[in-house]
Amino acid sequence: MNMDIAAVNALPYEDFVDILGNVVEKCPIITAAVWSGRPFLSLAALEAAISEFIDALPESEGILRCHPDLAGRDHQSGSLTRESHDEQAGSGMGALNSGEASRMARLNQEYKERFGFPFVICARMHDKENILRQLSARCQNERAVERARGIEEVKKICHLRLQSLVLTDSRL
Ligand SMILES: NC(=O)N[C@H]1NC(=O)NC1=O
Repeated sequence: MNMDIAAVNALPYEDFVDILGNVVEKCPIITAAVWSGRPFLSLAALEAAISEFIDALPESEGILRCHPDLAGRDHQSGSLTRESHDEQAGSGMGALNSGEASRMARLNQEYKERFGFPFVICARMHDKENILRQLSARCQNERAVERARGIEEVKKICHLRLQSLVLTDSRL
């Protein structure tokens, strides 16, 4: 599926949410909310509408909690969303040796106990060594810093998911 922004703007509500509903993991309500802002002049304008909606939420940790752990339970049971599956596979989450896998599980748990929400990172921008390093370092941050950092990562994931669905047109 690869459309231009005009095709996106022409989508009826149901199709818009079916196609773009997972650009923020398991949060189709965000896609549903921005539909009324059509027509979008560009992919960047659609992305900005999503970003503004997220920033206006009174509570953003719920979005972080919708994300599966990297190499976590959903990864093992095969119940990831297609997008998350592809991202995790691309960053080597399926190729952890047993030492890396137990370190990832331990640090994910530690992170969640400390902050009350899961560690989120744009997996497509990192390899497994880098992800483990960042996870370990980010466990030391303040809660408010991590909340903001997690949301920044959600927006990077959203950017790449949108790009894979919508053709960017240099004339727009
Ligand atoms: N926990 C976490 O970061 N999950 C994710 N990151 C990513 O790129 N895709 C995900 O599902």
